[in-house]
Formats: sequence, C-alpha cells, structure tokens
Amino acid sequence: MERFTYTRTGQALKNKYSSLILLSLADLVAWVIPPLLMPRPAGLWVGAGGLVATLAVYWWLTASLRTCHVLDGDRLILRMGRSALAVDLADVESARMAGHGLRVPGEAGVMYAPRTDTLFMVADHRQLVSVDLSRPYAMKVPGQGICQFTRIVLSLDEPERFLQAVAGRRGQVHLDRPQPAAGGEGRPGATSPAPPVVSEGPAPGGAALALEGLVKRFGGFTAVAGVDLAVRYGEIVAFLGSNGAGKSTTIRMATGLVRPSAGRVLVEGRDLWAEGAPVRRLLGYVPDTPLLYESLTAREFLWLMAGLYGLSRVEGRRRADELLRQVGMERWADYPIRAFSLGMKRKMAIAAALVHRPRVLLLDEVTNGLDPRAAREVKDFIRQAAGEGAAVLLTTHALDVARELADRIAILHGGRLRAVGDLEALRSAAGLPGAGLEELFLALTAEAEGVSA
Ligand SMILES: Nc1ncnc2c1ncn2[C@@H]1O[C@H](COP(=O)(O)OP(=O)(O)OP(=O)(O)O)[C@@H](O)[C@H]1O
Repeated sequence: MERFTYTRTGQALKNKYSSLILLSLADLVAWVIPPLLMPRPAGLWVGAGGLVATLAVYWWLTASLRTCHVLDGDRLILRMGRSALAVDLADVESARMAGHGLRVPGEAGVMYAPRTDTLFMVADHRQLVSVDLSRPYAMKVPGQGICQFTRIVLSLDEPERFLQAVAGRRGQVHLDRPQPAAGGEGRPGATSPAPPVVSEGPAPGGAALALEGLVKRFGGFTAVAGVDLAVRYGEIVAFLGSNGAGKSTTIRMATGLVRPSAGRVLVEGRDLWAEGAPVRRLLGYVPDTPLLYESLTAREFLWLMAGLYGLSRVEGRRRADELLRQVGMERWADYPIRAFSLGMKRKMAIAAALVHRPRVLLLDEVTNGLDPRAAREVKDFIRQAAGEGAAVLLTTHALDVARELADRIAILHGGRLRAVGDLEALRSAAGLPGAGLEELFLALTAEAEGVSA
C-alpha cells in the first residue's frame, strides 16, 4: 500500500479563508498580549491556552484540505477532507502532469467542473496530476450534490512518484487483460479485421448522433477498429453483428460509459467526451440488463428518474403519466416493478430512458428474450419514440427486428463496419441482388472470416 499526500496548503488556506486574518488576530490577542499584561503564572497559562486554541482552529480549518490518497492493490483510494472515492485502476485510462493552462474552478477543496466533466481535489494550483477514467465515476461533492465525471485532478507532494506508481500498477492490471494474438492486433483466435466493404465516412452535418472514427482497445486487443456512423433525427439504425463484433462496446462509447481510445462521439454536433455531462443529458440509454428499482411502483420509478434528470416535481409527474400512457402501462402504474413481466420491465426501462426527452436513444438488445406480444409492444414504443424525432441506434441479434424497425442497418464485424444502408445498399455491398437479410448478414460477416458465402 502506497500513500500520497499534499501538505503545502498554507497559500490555499490564505486564499480560501481570506488570508486567515481572524486567526492571526486571535493569535495576537490570545497568546501575545495577555502574558504581557497579566501577572506571570496566569499570563503564561492564558498564553498557552491561546496557542492550543489557535492550533485547534488551524487543524479544524485545514481538515477540508487534508489529503491522503492510497494505492492499495488494484484500487486507487482518493481522500480529501471528508470526501473519499475508490477508483478501480483498470478504469484509469491515463495519468499525467496537468499543464499550466488547466482552469481550476475555485481556490481549493473538492470541486466539480461540469463543462470539462472533471473532479478537482486540489489544495493548491501547483503540482497537479490529471487522471483520465475510461468510464464515468460519481461521488457527492460538498455543495454540488452527486456529480459524475471522467477526469480527476489532484494536487500531490510527489507527483512523479504517484505517476510512476500508477503506471506500474496499471501494467500489472493490464497483464490480467486479454493479450493480443501473436503477430498482430486482436484476441487469440480472433479474425484479423478486414477492410470495410461499405463505410459511410464522416457524419453528414445535422445528424443527431455521429460516431467518428471510433476505436476501442482493451490492452492490446482492438474491440472496435474505427467506426463511422451517423443517425439522423427520427431515424432508426439497427446495429447487427456476431457475438463479440463490438456492438455493445460501440454503444457504450456512444453513451459516455466507455472512453474511446480514438475518435469522437458527437451529439447534436457537441463532443460527448470533451463536454461530458451536459451532452450526456441529451442521450437516453437502455443497457442489455437495465437497472430498475424493483421495490418502487412504475409511477414512483419514473418520478425518481425525472428528479434525477432535474425535471421539476410538477413536470416530472406530468411526464411520468404521459409515458405510462404511451407505453400502455397506466393500469399497472401503482404496482411494484418486481411484479412485472420481462416485457413490462423493458418498457419501463425505455420509458425511464425517455423521461428527459433525449434527442438520441441508444438501445442494447432490448427485445432479447421477449415473447412475440411483448416484443411487438416494445417495437411499437421504439417506433413511437423515433416518430417524435429521437434518433435511435439499437443493437439486436434478431434480424426480423432490424428488418421491421430499422431505416438503415449497420453490420459490424471484427470491430469494423462491413456495410451500412437499407436492404438494397446491403445487397449491392454483398453483391447479392435479391438476397434476404439473413443471407446478406451471413455473407457480410462470413467473408471476413474467410468462409465462402
Ligand atoms: N472490458 C473489456 N475488457 C476486455 N475485453 C472486452 C471488454 N469489453 C468487451 N471486450 C471484448 O471486446 C469484444 C467486443 O465485445 P462487445 O461486447 O462489444 O461485443 P458485442 O458485439 O456486443 O457482442 P454480443 O453480441 O455477444 O453482446 C469482445 O471480444 C469482448 O470480449
């Protein structure tokens, strides 16, 4: 276990507590003047008491700036004052000295800067280290509530020792990760990605969501190898691919949950990974296994989600009623979610993702495991969301869902887009006029594995 502190807090304290004028005055009154004015033993006692009181006040004032960060096994535990955060080292993308141009939002303390998605734990503006995370972390920041961030800036006594220790530990963490196959990128046994058959190139202007050259590497393994895709308002794009093709990783990069190794995610033209939280609010995301608070009723759950997205109480209640109606769940509104079928739970998850009227809806395998009736209802709900203008990107293994819902289909294989477009575009990409989606999917994904289609 290695400890890292920051002890040079004097200047920061002066700034934070208006030059400690009061403390200095108290000093003077308590342990300089009385010993001079009072008879000897009493004066000395008063002076000593004043000194102890001054030190206690100083101790109390510095408490909020005292740091002790610890590298413990594969975790980095950050502590400043009463704030603490444990970061998994596997989630540390990079760590480096922060440049002089870095803007710290206040003088000292634990602070969150929403514009840059950064948590500051600083007691000074010198010796700052910036730690980039591969996924968002959240913690309660004094005076700012629960904040989500993807970068942490720390002031440290020995930044070089800290950076070396993190780099060393991350090396160990990486050893546990999948290693590249000998002679090139990729997991042992994985096929080397072939060049894309059809790619859309850079996103056209006006797209609600644009993925530009997205790449994700896990250690030496490249899961997503450069994806360009744009989704327009009101459009549904289905993301198809074999198991392990990189669909979920791409969607998770697009939601801001996994930091891309390269490339950009633009939502309404704004860079998600540069701007962070304000852009993430434009998205709604339903993961393959959504988190629902099952002891709450459907209505209470939507109220909770509306509150988390900052809707007022009145607006939140109105939006919950509207969504319950749209999703056909009005009569179940006051039943606990744990009593619901899988289809009803999926509808609740989509409703929750739509509560703040996102411009982009990202859905990971939302029709998976549903019976035909539930799948029908979920598909109708997705179509309705697109009808109201949301750009929808969904992953699915169900070709019929893609055929029925999607305006365009994107086929991903080995982390690369093999083809994008409507059925006709896929046919011409595969060179199979008149072929159905299944045949096209098999052809476009088998070709890269060297299997004759
Ligand atoms: N955190 C991770 N660390 C290492 N490898 C990962 C990680 N997440 C995903 N991968 C790998 O990246 C590749 C793409 O995974 P991903 O889950 O994106 O594929 P997918 O197309 O969604 O697959 P499926 O259809 O089975 O869900 C897989 O080989 C997977 O094992």
